[in-house]
Amino acid sequence: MELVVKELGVARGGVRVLEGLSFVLGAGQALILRGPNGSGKTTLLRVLAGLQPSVAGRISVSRDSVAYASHADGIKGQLSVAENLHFWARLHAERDITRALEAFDLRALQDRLAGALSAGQKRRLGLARLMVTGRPLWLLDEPTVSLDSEAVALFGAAIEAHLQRGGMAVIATHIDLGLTSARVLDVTPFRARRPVGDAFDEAFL
Ligand SMILES: Nc1ncnc2c1ncn2[C@@H]1O[C@H](COP(=O)(O)OP(=O)(O)OP(=O)(O)O)[C@@H](O)[C@H]1O
Repeated sequence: MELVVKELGVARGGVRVLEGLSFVLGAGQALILRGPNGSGKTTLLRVLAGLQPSVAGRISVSRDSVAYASHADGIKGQLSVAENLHFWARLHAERDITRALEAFDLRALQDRLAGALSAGQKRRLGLARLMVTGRPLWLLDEPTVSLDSEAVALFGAAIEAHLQRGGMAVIATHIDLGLTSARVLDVTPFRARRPVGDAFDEAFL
């Protein structure tokens, strides 16, 4: 599988943010998105995830190849850690949650209610969810928020393992995840020069 992005234009709130953005990502590859605050990294990820339409260009992957982790962890506080993972696993026709529990050091917490986890533990659970989706393309928006350095290392290893299995990842992050083979794409040069839009994306904010 390959992610091909061609001459992509994206907008937020009716304002064009990025334009003319192209890249190709192959199986086993990761792309780190960089750029200052407000430069459009989140908007780009939302468009790649199919959460809002693009305003120009094309994207080769379908929505069901994508697992998206946004700023919100999306966990269910009334369910235990293991129940949360089982829920997502079942949703994606996967069965095994052991690998995800181990990868994010959640074994000792598996019976704890997710609502009673610390911010960093919640984040670890939110990221462990990616592993039980079975989806090849991980889209990650500032995934390391609240994580301590040990958890960042676990997360880096989980991404490496995903790439080894032929997966792909596009990650907006300001910190070094230690992914030696990852390419970096600075979105700054793709800032839209014509910031007028048609408010088409407003329904998707
Ligand atoms: N809900 C919204 N409604 C309207 N405009 C928005 C909304 N969210 C973001 N924007 C604007 O869209 C532009 C791109 O924002 P985006 O969140 O994609 O940037 P970013 O590179 O991810 O920033 P950061 O590094 O701060 O997370 C910014 O000018 C921002 O102010």
